[in-house]
Amino acid sequence: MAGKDLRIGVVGTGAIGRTHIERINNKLQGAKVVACADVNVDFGKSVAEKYDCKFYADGEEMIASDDIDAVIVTTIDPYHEQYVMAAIKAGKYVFCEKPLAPEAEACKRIVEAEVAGGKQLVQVGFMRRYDTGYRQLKAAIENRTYGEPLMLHCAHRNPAVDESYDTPMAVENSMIHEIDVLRWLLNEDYATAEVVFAKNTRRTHANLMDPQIMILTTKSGVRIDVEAFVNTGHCYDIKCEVVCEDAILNLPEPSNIEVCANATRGHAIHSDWSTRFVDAYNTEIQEWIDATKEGRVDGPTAWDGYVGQVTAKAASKARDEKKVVEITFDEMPEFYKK
Ligand SMILES: NC(=O)C1=CN([C@@H]2O[C@H](COP(=O)(O)OP(=O)(O)OC[C@H]3O[C@@H](n4cnc5c(N)ncnc54)[C@H](O)[C@@H]3O)[C@@H](O)[C@H]2O)C=CC1
Ligand SMILES: O=C1[C@H](O)[C@H](O)[C@@H](O)[C@H](O)[C@H]1O
Repeated sequence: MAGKDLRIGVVGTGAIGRTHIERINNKLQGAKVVACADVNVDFGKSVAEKYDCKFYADGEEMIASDDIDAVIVTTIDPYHEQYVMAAIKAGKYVFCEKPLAPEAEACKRIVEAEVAGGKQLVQVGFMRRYDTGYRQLKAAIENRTYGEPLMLHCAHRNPAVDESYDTPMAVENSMIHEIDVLRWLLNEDYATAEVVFAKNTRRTHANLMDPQIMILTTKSGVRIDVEAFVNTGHCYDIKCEVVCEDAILNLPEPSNIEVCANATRGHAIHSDWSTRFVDAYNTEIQEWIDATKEGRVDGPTAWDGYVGQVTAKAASKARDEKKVVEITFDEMPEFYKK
């Protein structure tokens, strides 16, 4: 497959599905989205027409087609398992947006199916690992340049979420990013989880406590707090401060010009994930295309997706039972050991 374009089928032509189709067909190298599928047939057909690809109302039919080499799953969370399993059954590489599945048990079923098939095929869309700022933090921590990491103070802020976004999603859909990237940064697993609430913002709705604070500890004792505030009303703001023995390390802010006008001085900040991490998404998908064409999975695996969701479930249990919860999961299968 090295010289030919990777023929990709995308299931889910919503917000991020369209950004991935756009970047693959108009920016990145070595692949083309040749088909897409969505249960919203009319809208899906309009996306297929815009990007000159074939439309399927049935995503599994598309995945099984001989015209597709690899799959991208960008449906809403509850349907990830269905399409990832279909790709594994078809023996095709599959990039599944985070989370791998909302339930840890579903993630485990995917892991078991992949191991049974004997070949790693699944990558999960934890794109912060591809952000240059997080990669700088990882290098500084890995080298112990500034001593041992002791504490992390993080924030995950959205401008707004819709009524379908409920209290568990703050952990299981949003802070799953921190759960994965901080485990990757520190290169160790978690030991305990806790979730507490702040004073509710007036901007939230009946089914969402907002803000929330998730507190994790790692097996070596690093203590992490992550604020999720998903109705800030204006900004998409991601913070990560690493307190080391000899220095404080901060995730760099994306650079924008400083504007001095109307007796004020300042610079624009992001209001959406698609712009804040655009370079990370491009790097993530390009590296996935390149690795897939060479028959490898280099990025976050189904096992990373499983560990992330077990941790998220423990945090949700801690929130609901108002206590600190121990985090336990199975031993990593040899299949996933690099
Ligand atoms: N990596 C990241 O930073 C981000 C990841 N995501 C993830 O991407 C996924 C999609 O999120 P959005 O694009 O924001 O959602 P969205 O709601 O904009 O799009 C989801 C699409 O899936 C379609 N769909 C729903 N059920 C389906 C089914 N059974 N079969 C086929 N299509 C189906 C819907 O019709 C819709 O077009 C989610 O899992 C989300 O967690 C979303 C935003 C950012
Ligand atoms: O993955 C994403 C986005 O990247 C945002 O950071 C989250 O807040 C959102 O809930 C989720 O879909």
